[in-house]
Amino acid sequence: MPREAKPRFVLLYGSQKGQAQSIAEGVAEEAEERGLVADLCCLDQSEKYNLETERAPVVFVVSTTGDGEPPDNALRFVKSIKERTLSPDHYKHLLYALLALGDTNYANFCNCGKTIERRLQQLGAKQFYPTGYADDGVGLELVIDPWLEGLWNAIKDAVSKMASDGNRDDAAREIPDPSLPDVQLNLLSIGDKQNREPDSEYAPPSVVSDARPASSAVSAGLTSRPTSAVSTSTPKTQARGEGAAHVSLAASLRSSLPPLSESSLNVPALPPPYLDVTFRETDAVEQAFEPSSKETLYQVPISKAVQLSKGDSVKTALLLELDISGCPSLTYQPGDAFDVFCPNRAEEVDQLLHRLGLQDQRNHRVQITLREDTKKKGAQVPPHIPQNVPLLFLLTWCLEIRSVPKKAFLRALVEHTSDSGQRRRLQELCSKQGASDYSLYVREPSLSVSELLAAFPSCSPPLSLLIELLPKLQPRPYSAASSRLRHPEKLRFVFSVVDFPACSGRPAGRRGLCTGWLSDLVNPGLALPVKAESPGSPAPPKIHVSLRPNCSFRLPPDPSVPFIMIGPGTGVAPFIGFLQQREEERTEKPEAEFGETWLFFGCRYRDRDYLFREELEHFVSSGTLNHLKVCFSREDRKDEQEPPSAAQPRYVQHNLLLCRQQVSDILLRQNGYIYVCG
Ligand SMILES: Cc1cc2nc3c(=O)[nH]c(=O)nc-3n(C[C@H](O)[C@H](O)[C@H](O)COP(=O)(O)O)c2cc1C
Repeated sequence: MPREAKPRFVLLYGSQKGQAQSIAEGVAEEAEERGLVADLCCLDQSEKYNLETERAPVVFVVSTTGDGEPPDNALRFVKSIKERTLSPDHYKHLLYALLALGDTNYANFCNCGKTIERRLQQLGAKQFYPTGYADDGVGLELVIDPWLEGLWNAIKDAVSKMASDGNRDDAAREIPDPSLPDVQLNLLSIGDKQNREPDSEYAPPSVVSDARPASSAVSAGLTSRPTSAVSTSTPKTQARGEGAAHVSLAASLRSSLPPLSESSLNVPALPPPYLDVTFRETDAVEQAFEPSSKETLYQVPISKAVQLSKGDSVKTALLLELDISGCPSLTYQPGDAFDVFCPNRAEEVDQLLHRLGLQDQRNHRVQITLREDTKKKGAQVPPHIPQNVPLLFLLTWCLEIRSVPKKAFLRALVEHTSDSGQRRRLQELCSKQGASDYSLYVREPSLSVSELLAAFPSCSPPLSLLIELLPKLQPRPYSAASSRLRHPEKLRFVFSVVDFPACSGRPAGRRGLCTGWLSDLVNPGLALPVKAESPGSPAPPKIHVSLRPNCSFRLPPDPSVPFIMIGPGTGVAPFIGFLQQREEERTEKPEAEFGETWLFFGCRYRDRDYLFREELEHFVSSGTLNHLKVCFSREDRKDEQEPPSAAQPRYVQHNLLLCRQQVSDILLRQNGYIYVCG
């Protein structure tokens, strides 16, 4: 290697919601400061990298989504390396390191990272640095920070080994290099542990490089590594001190029972604070602030709203129609989705302002800077937080205040809680020992940050902590339920209003953020259809949307190919778009050959939530839909004692079983398509 050439490595990411991407971008940036060159690409940009011939070390940063699946932009890569025809030495020349992001609250922890790693190894690639398995359930940084610390030397080592040593296999076998920092050995144990216990809740990484037994919770907590856990042992008397008011016979969000209430706790490391927030009063005339996005945003009026469900024993399903005539570039296809940008509820923002003691600063501009004394590595102001916007806007449009508090957040709240009983309970909820209480009282009921704060009145976190630890308020995606061929300049979608029932910590039930907001906007059944033009009538409500094209969910390009659609409940939405499109195409080209179409649809009751009944029956009578198989899961059946089966279909799978021969014929013999939504 010429002396002046900077060592180069390839940096590939697969990311669903942007965390893996922004971590990879951070790695690329820091690489430069470390005298390295990173070739950063998304796994989907296969034209930009070539692992078949790559002679530089490769670093992967990949998250997991769905039920253990790769992110959309890693799907093709994962499929390609799973190809059975690849020989066991296909990647013999490759040296790789991998950072897997996941969440132990999901069953298949870091499954995408593990799948990639397994296949790379089966194909002969060698690891040059131990894999990090970062857990979003407790705070990704607990693993990422130490992982990054050791990465740079490992890359430099790998580069020089590859350059100087023709025999890369031997070089790879020598690692991990014992001269590398201690942290790498610790990371090995994190990986090993996670591999063995994918479902385990946060456990402080056991230390293999020192003599302490890994099973000892207390000793593991006393290591000096940045990821170490703090062991807090609260004597019974203290637990029952100021917190006694909360102790009841039943456990709840606010109180626990023995053995948890009496046990020593392993709690995650305190996330280091890294932001300073200041306020600036402003007399300037307020400009209107609007949500922002990397994608093109459209502000569109709601032109129609229809309640599709009837009666109150089912979820309320609504159809909304957007007038997109003012947005010529919003050219969606059936199968595409789009994002709806919704604000946090005004009452909840207000409550939070009061809780933070900031009601008088609601219109002040917020300025955010990095703390000079922060111990957080690579700290940066979160990219989703705009500078210099009014506090009210920040809490309304930028932070997910309904998000389920992560364990790292609970841990941080402990430091801002004055009542010792409440402190203890927060420690329990984020501890390894309190994992099942966390699931029961926080994660499963989807408790929100505001609800948590209401349950712990002595907790007063600073605004900076919320900005550091709460995620970005995400837009909500919905599938288009229309075709532009049928409804030019309109975009329809369907949703059920989500309900979160009352629970410990939530005295009254509440509705989903976006579905509740949309349903309030249209006041279903009353203001429908909304007409802007009629004099005196109020202007129709407008919402912000952006398009989410879904190229892998489109009608077959060859219309003669048969296809099967499976869409229970509101999962039927994209198929209404498919069928509208197909019907228009049949009218346009009556002589063309069109393949058979099947729809497996399911709802609870024929008379209450058989969504799109008339439209579906119309598609059948027009010949657009050849087979409509609907089942009703809550209707009385002939013989209630009999378990549901193909003979007595209750769910879509029972009808699929009944039609198994035709279904397999379409898929296997006729190369048909199958679509599932919902
Ligand atoms: C809808 C959804 C599904 C997820 N499924 C899994 C999963 O099955 N296994 C896992 O370990 N993590 C899962 N996660 C957690 C993510 O992998 C984790 O939050 C990661 O940091 C997200 O990174 P990204 O923004 O780059 O996609 C899921 C997250 C979401 C939002």
